[in-house]
Amino acid sequence: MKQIPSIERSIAQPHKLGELRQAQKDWRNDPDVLTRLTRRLSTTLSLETQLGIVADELGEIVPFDSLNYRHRIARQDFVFASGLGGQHKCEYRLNLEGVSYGTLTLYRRKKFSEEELEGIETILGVVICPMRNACHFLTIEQAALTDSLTGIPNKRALDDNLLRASQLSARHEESYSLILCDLDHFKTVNDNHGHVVGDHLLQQAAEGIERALRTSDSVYRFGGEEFAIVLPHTSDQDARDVADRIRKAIASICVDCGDGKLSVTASCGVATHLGNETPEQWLARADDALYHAKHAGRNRTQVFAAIG
Ligand SMILES: Nc1nc2c(ncn2[C@@H]2O[C@H](COP(=O)(O)OP(=O)(O)OP(=O)(O)O)[C@@H](O)[C@H]2O)c(=O)[nH]1
Repeated sequence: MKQIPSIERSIAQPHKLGELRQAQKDWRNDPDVLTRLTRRLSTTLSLETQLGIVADELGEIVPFDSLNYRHRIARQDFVFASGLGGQHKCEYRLNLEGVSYGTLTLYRRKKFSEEELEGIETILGVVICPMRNACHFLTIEQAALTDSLTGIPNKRALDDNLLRASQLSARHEESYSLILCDLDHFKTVNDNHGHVVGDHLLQQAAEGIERALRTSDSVYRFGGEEFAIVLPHTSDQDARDVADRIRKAIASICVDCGDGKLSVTASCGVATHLGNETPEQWLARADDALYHAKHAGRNRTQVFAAIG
């Protein structure tokens, strides 16, 4: 005969259920400050929102003029600031199990008392765990938008920015230009010198492009040996100049690969956003311009408007 396993149900503990009901009532009705704070923090994984909540709850207990938080997350500086001024400060390095989760500083015109400092430390002791989770979430979010080889934003990040740039360009009737930049004959680099040298060259190219841009411009790794650059407030002729500057920067890279020096050239396609064009249509025109640059012999820039 087949043995059917049975599940034994443990007997309900009436007094425990009563305690749970009471705890729920207390939790809902009149939570103490620490319960309310942890509850509010647990509703979000956004570090910015969490810091807003901390500023809000902390300010109720220990008034301050301004709060600053700074942390380096995934190669980027995360900065949060609330309020203004105050010459007295108290600064806390937030550490949990030997890992740093940033520095929080409070400023005030009036000196903080010992009792107030104790209160701030109690609050920070409670917020550190939710903040650690938010820091980890931000790290993961940024990793999903970053190319692991070059450290620059990836195709997913480009998709987000192209959509935003298309909308802004349409709304403000401003020129937004897109450059697609593709290294020439890159397969030969890999074939002749190996993937390690190829990877190094891609890293150098990403750095070279970044150096050739203004801070308002942004560069993305679009595919294998292809980069995309979004240029706000830039006409097609100005974008052509930027593309030529990028090509120059790439051509000046010189990699020592033991058996000689190696350098590469690049081809660029430029397209300036048109009226109600979708990001896909915009990208397709830049790709078309790049195709023409390759077809015309490589190591050159082609602007879409000039194709005819
Ligand atoms: N080392 C390295 N190579 C890559 C990476 N991604 C793509 N590639 C290589 O890039 C090369 C691209 O080759 P193709 O598409 O034929 O283009 P190409 O040789 O550059 O020729 P043109 O673009 O026509 O000038 C392939 O050999 C890919 O393997 C990468 O992350 N690292």
